[in-house]
Amino acid sequence: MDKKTVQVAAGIIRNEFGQIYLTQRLEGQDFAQSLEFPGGKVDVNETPEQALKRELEEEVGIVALNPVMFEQFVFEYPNKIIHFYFYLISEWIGEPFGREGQEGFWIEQLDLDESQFPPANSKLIQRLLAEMNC
Ligand SMILES: Nc1nc2c([nH]c(=O)n2[C@@H]2O[C@H](COP(=O)(O)OP(=O)(O)OP(=O)(O)O)[C@@H](O)[C@H]2O)c(=O)[nH]1
Ligand SMILES: [Mg+2]
Repeated sequence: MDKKTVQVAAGIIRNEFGQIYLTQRLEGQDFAQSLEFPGGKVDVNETPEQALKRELEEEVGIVALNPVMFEQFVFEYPNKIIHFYFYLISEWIGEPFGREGQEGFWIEQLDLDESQFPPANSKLIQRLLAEMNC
């Protein structure tokens, strides 16, 4: 059977102190308990940026003001292929919180740890860490 391809848009929400807002995936979701950048699947008739804004309102209660494309790539999981669109968000309205009951917290960019994220995130985390080390 052919693997399904889905598009996923997610936000790297970074504050003026260089900290990044992460959430923890809920029980019952794939990669439960992994950390993630808030976001989700792009619906039909939606652009990735529209999906990003919708998902950030739904999941963490913020209105993203100036999403900037940070990285897009395709990652193949055993059961599906995901086209990811990761945006950097440095301006928003509201204070992010786990609006769906999930844990959410700020972390120093340098303290990101790829082993706590789904496998697709590894290269992205390495890039964010490398930014801090130059
Ligand atoms: N949001 C998000 N999803 C990620 C990341 N890394 C990663 O592999 N994923 C995968 O991308 C997919 C995103 O789906 P999601 O579960 O957030 O989608 P969603 O918000 O639309 O949820 P729903 O399907 O329950 O409605 C999942 O398979 C998830 O495991 C990440 O950093 N952020
Ligand atoms: Mg989601």
